Amino acid sequence: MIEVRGLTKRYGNALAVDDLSFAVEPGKVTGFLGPNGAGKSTTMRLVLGLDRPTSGEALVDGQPFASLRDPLRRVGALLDAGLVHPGRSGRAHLQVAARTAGLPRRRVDEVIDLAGLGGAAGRRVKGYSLGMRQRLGIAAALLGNPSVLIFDEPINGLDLDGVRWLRGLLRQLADEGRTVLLSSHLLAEMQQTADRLVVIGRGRLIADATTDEVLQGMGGPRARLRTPEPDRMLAELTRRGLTARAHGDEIEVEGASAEQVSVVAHEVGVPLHHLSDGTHDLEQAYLELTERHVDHRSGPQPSAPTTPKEER
Ligand SMILES: Nc1ncnc2c1ncn2[C@@H]1O[C@H](COP(=O)(O)OP(=O)(O)OP(=O)(O)O)[C@@H](O)[C@H]1O
Repeated sequence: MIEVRGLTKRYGNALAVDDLSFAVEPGKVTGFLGPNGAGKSTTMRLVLGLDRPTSGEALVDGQPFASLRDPLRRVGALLDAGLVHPGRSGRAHLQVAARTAGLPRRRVDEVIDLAGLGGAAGRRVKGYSLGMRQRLGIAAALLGNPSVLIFDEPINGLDLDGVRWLRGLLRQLADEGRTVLLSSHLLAEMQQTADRLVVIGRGRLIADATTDEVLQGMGGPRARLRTPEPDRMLAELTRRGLTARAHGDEIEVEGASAEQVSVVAHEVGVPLHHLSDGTHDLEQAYLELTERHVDHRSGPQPSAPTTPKEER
């Protein structure tokens, strides 16, 4: 369990984290979202005792990180996958980390397997792709078999296989009852991976709810349908005050559920070939949530979800 209470961090005149309070519960994957400069990394560093708060507190299992006994067995973190001695092999890096933390040697091979490093574990880290470095960082975070895991942008640099693997690993860690917090700007990925979302902007809390609640909170129900009489259906929906648009051979309806749309179709005798409840695009929800909380916006925002970079 991670608890952040009234957490504030000031760097000179800049307020990086501003009276932030939220809790990250065990057994769930919690996504930590926010625009660039929102304060996500600073918050994670404060939770990990790598920086001191100006005021407020960040607790892990009820204690500040600095007071934890055996912290590496309690908390595992991936902050910057670049911070590894380039001349060492992945295995050697993990062996040094295990020895320093007083962890058994066999644990190194276990986390190499868990992180899917395989044969790459014997190669020097300087030859690793960003995706392999991320896997190594995740392996290191898992070394102490901790109950709390904190990953800063773990998806960066992973190829599609890597993203799928990470999604499965995060789910497994949460299902084992661990507390899992990950930051990412890959919103479409969060939509699939996170059970809950903590969204911040300019250091302040914007949303703290289940992923479904964040999505549903943006504009109410939606439905999608296909019909051989699209013009008539569009007219009927619009006449009832609903926003309905054609996308190819599909019609998207805002403000009504699939059930409500089926009643309309039945009333006017329009046949439906497909009808489902629509989901909100997290990208859109996120942009709307954070719109008022961004310091700088550079040019038009992309409307398509960001896709992960290919592993080099
Ligand atoms: N050591 C520091 N000294 C001064 N300012 C800092 C320091 N660390 C962070 N900041 C500032 O605090 C704010 C929050 O930064 P932070 O890196 O926590 O945001 P973030 O949400 O992780 O952003 P990103 O997604 O870009 O990594 C930014 O304005 C940043 O410039």
